[in-house]
Amino acid sequence: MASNGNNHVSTKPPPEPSPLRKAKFFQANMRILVTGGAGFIGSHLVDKLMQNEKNEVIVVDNYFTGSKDNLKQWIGHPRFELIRHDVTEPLLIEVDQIYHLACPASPIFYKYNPVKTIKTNVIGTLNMLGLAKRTGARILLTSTSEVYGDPLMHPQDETYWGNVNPIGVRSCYDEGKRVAETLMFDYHRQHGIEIRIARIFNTYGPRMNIDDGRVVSNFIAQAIRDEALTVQLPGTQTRSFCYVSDMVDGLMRLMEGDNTGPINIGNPGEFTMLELAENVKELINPEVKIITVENTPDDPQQRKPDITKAKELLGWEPKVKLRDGLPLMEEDFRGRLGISRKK
Ligand SMILES: NC(=O)c1ccc[n+]([C@@H]2O[C@H](COP(=O)([O-])OP(=O)(O)OC[C@H]3O[C@@H](n4cnc5c(N)ncnc54)[C@H](O)[C@@H]3O)[C@@H](O)[C@H]2O)c1
Ligand SMILES: O=C(O)[C@H]1O[C@H](OP(=O)(O)OP(=O)(O)OC[C@H]2O[C@@H](n3ccc(=O)[nH]c3=O)[C@H](O)[C@@H]2O)[C@H](O)[C@@H](O)[C@@H]1O
Repeated sequence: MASNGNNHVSTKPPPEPSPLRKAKFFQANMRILVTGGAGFIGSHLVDKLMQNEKNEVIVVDNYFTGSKDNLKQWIGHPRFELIRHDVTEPLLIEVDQIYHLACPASPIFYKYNPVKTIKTNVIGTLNMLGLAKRTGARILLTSTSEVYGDPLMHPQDETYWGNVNPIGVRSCYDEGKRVAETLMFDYHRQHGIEIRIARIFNTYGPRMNIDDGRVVSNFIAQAIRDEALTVQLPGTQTRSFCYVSDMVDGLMRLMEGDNTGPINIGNPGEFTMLELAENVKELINPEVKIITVENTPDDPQQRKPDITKAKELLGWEPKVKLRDGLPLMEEDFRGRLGISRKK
């Protein structure tokens, strides 16, 4: 008998293949793409999608306002993939569903490079619709209450066509999202693509960029840092704030349901910016000052979603009240800022 001169017989079992190798043979029920998944809402959506063991989740993001930090719990997971990619460039992958969120959302970021914001909304959405067409995937667009502009109808329901300045400093975002909605419906009518459109109203929660400039993140960071809360004039303008877990629930119901939308997803509790500041002061730092500062052009003066359609068609309504959501966000901001509550 041929021998290699080594008579030692190992009793050790052969090594287990690595989880990554196993993943090669894993048959997902659903491969889901989340564009903008490294951002605030996107990363919470990824957390929820990953809870289903039959889902494989792919995130593409260019990290303009998002961060790998938001996804750190999933990096290396066999059912998760993260790709640095700008949606203004075509993407060739195989997917079953697309949640298309990629777009800067805070006014300071979307105004920073308005041409890029339009390209992201128009060319980015075209590219994702092209991907949906080639793969037969269902695609959901996160549109915005800003398609109603400075609304003359209150509260806003989905039949309202809006009051948008087409040449103002916010137009890159507002008009960009309006064209994105148009593209979604044209692909639906012309190519039979399965589309879903969510019109999201102001959403807040943990993982917002600390200095992202939106009002809830500004006020919470200011209250924690003992800085005055900056209410932009007149202070009587209103917004309706939805906690991020409610938002993610609404988006997933819309994706799984039979309705194209557009459907408003937001919390109808309406607050003036002065009332929001007073709530933050009372809950987070009663010593802090509230000051008024200049506003920016075309700021919508009132906003409140009519969510009748979401209730009837999705069986959805928000659960978390503003006064319950703010402390959850405070905890996250304190952790990241390294400032604990005074005794
Ligand atoms: N948060 C809200 O109140 C709100 C309200 C209405 C609509 N929306 C919409 O929801 C989506 C997510 O908003 P968010 O609050 O999580 O914002 P966010 O800025 O935290 O997330 C956006 C993500 O998109 C990425 N991105 C931007 N441009 C990209 C590009 N060209 N290619 C690839 N990735 C790109 C960013 O890096 C970021 O990770 C956006 O489409 C926004 O318009 C948000
Ligand atoms: O919900 C939406 O559809 C849109 O809402 C926001 O846009 P906006 O409501 O202007 O968001 P903020 O920048 O948070 O401003 C809200 C209000 O707070 C005021 N504000 C903002 C910041 C601040 O420090 N103080 C302050 O009073 C603004 O003047 C404005 O009236 C989002 O940032 C958009 O991405 C989103 O699409």
